[in-house]
Amino acid sequence: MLVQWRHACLRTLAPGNRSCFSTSSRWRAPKPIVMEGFTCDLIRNFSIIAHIDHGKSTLADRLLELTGTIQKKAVGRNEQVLDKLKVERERGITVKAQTASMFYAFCGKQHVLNLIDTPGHVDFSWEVSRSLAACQGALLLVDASQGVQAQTISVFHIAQERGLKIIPVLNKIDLPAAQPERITAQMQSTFGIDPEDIISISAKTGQGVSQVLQAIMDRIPPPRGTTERPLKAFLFDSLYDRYRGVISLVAIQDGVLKKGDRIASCHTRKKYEVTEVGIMHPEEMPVTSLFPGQVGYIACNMKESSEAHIGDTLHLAGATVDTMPGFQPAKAMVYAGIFPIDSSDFPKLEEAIKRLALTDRSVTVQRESSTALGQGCRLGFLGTLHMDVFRQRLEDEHDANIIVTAPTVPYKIVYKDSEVCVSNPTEFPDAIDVSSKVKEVQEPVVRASIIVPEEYFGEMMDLCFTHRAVDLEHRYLDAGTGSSSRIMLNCILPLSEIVTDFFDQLKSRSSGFASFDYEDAGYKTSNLAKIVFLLNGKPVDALALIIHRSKEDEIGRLWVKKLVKVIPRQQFEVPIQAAVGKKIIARETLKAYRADVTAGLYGGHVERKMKQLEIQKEGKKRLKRMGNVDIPQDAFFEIMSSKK
Ligand SMILES: Nc1nc2c(ncn2[C@@H]2O[C@H](COP(=O)(O)OP(=O)(O)OP(=O)(O)O)[C@@H](O)[C@H]2O)c(=O)[nH]1
Repeated sequence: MLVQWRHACLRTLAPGNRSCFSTSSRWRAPKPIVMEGFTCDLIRNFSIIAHIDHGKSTLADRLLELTGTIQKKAVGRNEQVLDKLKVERERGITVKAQTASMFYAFCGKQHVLNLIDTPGHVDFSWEVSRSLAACQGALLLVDASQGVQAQTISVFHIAQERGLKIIPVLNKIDLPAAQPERITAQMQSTFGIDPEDIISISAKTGQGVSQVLQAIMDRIPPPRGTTERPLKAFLFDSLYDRYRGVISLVAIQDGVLKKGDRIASCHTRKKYEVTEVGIMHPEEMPVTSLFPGQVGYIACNMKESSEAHIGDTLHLAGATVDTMPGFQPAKAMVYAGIFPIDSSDFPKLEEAIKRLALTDRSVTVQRESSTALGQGCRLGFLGTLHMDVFRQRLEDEHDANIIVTAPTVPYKIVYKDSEVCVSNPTEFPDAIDVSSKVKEVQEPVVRASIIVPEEYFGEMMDLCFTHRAVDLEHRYLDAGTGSSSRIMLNCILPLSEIVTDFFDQLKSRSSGFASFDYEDAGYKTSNLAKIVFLLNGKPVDALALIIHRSKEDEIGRLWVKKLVKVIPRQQFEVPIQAAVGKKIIARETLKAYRADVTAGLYGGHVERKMKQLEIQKEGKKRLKRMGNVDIPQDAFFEIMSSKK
């Protein structure tokens, strides 16, 4: 904390705010910034939206530098200031939206610009939509060499639906492969954007970025709000601090919010005392109060992150205000069990999962126990990248040694007069027939869009068909612009098909040129079955899978092959089988290892030799009888982590 403040204090502050360092350079607590003078007309709240890797975080850095919020980086340093997590820096992706307030002198007046950097990957679109709720404008960034991609389209629509002023920006014009005219035409034909409105920049070199600042000031409307009305603050994100509890990010609609205020939540009706108010500059920086149109953070002794309900309206305790429209809660698309490699580590693991879930509000957590893997948790994620990022964060930030089970999507089992949602294969009926009283089984489907150069169209169609796509349609994106065209392919895909290898195949079969986006499209009746894997005749619960019946043989064979490779040989032969209901659909045999129990016995001691063999046989029998196949926990780790 101290380091952060020190760091923040070195930066240019608002007028009237003195540095917190005296000439003797002894550190003093920073003097809170006074935000009172920043009336709505001096504020701009905006976000940067784009397809993954089109340069959002890089542009955010340039804007922070240009406004003097951070020092200019040494050439060649590529680390992005707002990508704070280790996983973000290693993978070069943004997974968590970040807020940064900048002070900027424009037309002789000091302004405050609140920037919200959003993630680009489809798994994190929930972060994007809630970030946009605190903005009046958005910079729509398009890579000048890659052009409009699948997420460019989805984020454009989210921003448009929210009525935001969109500033189109063509980035990476420094690249030799940049085709500014062609991509401009694409933006015009796809979004109806006037080419005159597009600003061409290189976020990397800084070329054109000052025009972006100018456009933010000129084109984005200031927020509207007044101090005349009672306090109304919109809660759009939350963080967790182990000392101060939940930190909520808020956009002030009306009224004033200051330290010591008693506030209440419209959602939970709970009351709190505000212990700290500040802005992200981009680190936390205390302020005296927050005024209408401003964006900042508050600490108010919230202990549980569930108390900070995203989309909530906060108001002064005792006052009545209208609730602002909130958000749809994040919907888990993919579930997986997480177990410790060493079962005695479960309490530590559970604690780590809970802590991490406090900083990632879109994860759902439930306890789960498995006969094979012991005690663990079943977690719900927004997609497989989200799941992988969470796993990496558990390992990086909490030193966890874990096994993650195969991902599964939430299926619906429809009975005569009820419906059950199943997110764990063990809960899926063994057989779907009259005896099980199941009327039908439904699986979640998504509306998918793929954008790909024309020459890969055939490959993409094939990919979609092999993944059970229906309702395929396509259209040309750059019709009439000459050169090679790009096609947008839309279809309905079962969600379970895209949580396996779909994305890898999409990339490899299009040489990396295809981009992909999807949105929830409800449920569809499907012909599904549960595959159970039996070791020595005993089912192993952690390995159960739900699959489409057209794939049961293929998957059954694939997994038994995988299992026979990783399970260590036992003293006896172990049949490894895949079964659907009572039917065995695949089998491999794990050969016994023959321990030479008679080694060291020399000729003549036949009786002793026979006795040893008898004992060994008895041992084999006992193990067999108990169905006790020894599988070390790390064999599960190998099974789960091997893709094929
Ligand atoms: N040549 C060139 N490279 C750029 C430019 N802007 C960004 N890049 C590079 O493009 C890559 C992706 O940039 P980011 O800023 O991380 O992209 P992003 O949109 O924030 O990515 P996500 O947060 O993962 O969606 C990085 O390697 C940047 O250095 C540019 O103007 N020119």
